[in-house]
Amino acid sequence: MQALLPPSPNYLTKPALRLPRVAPPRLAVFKCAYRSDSVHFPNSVGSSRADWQSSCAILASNVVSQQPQPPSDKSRTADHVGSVNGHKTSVDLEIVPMEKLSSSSSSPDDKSSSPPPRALTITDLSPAPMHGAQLRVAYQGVPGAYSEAAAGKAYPKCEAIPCDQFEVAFQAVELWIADRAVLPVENSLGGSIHRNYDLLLRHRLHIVGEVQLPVHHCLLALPGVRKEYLNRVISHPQALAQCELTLTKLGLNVVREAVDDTAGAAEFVAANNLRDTAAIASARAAELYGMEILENGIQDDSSNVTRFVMLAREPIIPRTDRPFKTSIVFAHDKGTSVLFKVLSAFAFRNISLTKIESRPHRNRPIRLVSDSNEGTASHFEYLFYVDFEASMAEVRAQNALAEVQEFTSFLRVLGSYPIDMTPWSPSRGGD
Ligand SMILES: O=C(O)C(=O)C[C@]1(C(=O)O)C=C[C@@H](O)C=C1
Repeated sequence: MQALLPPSPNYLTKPALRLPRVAPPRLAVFKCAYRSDSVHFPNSVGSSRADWQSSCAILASNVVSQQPQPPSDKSRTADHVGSVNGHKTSVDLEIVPMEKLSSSSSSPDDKSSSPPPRALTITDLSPAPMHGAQLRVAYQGVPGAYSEAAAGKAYPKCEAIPCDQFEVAFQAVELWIADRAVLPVENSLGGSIHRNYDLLLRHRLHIVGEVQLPVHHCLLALPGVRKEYLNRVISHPQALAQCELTLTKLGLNVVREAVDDTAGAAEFVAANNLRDTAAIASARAAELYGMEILENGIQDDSSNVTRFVMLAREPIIPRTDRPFKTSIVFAHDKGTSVLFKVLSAFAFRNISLTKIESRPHRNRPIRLVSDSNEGTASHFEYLFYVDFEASMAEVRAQNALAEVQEFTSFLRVLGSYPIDMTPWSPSRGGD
């Protein structure tokens, strides 16, 4: 679904931003991890960070040739046209100095009346990072977005840094502007956030943790607006999907439009004084942007949970003293035919899988199969993302991956990290 927004103020109609040629700093650890031509899979991972980095980050024997390359400037431009809160970004958006970002952006729990920080855009990625005591955590969206709440859950005292695109959050960490990124990967009602799966592969960050956040949606409108006045509801596509049945039950058979984040939708309605438009967003967004809550808890199921992953420049050392999960991505020259063999490596070791996702293999999306009698058929090629419940410090996980490696042409460990075990109850108001 594309954003179809109303007549825009001037700053929204300027040319879309081109991504600058920013090369992330080449860290020694990355070179070491990705250059290994053959894999020496250890029987056990040593306790040092170096051991872990070199043995776990990449397991493929032909990684260098198989790795999807960073896109050219041209393709990046097509792929990542910038937008702020669902609007196209303009090239001359003012650059916010980091000092300003640091002082105005606060912990997600801080509800003080100071204006919320503007979302970091791609043009903000050039300033040198400020190094403070607080952990700086990049998230996509503007203050009041669920991703900001997830950043606060993952790192309670962090400085949350809003970014206008997922891509910017990845780059913020790569360029040392942020220490971590917290990004949604799947929702219990809406399913996977595919963009982030693709970006996980394209970038070299490591998954170092996960948080599950109960998501409680509200229908927000300007003060005094009643449901009968509405002819449009805007929000993040995931939020629209999570509330579809409830909107219909409420008699809101009005146009739905997708924007970049939920809080950005609320901000947009408020900034443009749209009295015929409602936003689906959090109660905190209502508070921040002066909106009224017309309906509380409009998600189609009260157990509406989004899973976020935390990303860092370096992996954490996997442990066995608490439940860990490991995320991998792999591909095979023979496509889906080997999937059963690959997955049996986990089944035989009693390792549970918690998630399987497939995405188009963008470097080689189609395989032609020639047969002189039947003609030429084409198969789509996929990358498979699998999460399994074991730590890379466990021998059974190492053996499973050694076996997986035999069946795959490309294999990368995205991270081995503690499972979010925090108990949660169906969503409450005010989340
Ligand atoms: O728009 C937001 O508030 C977000 O944080 C993004 C996002 C998502 O991408 O799924 C996060 C949680 C909810 O599932 C809805 C939207």
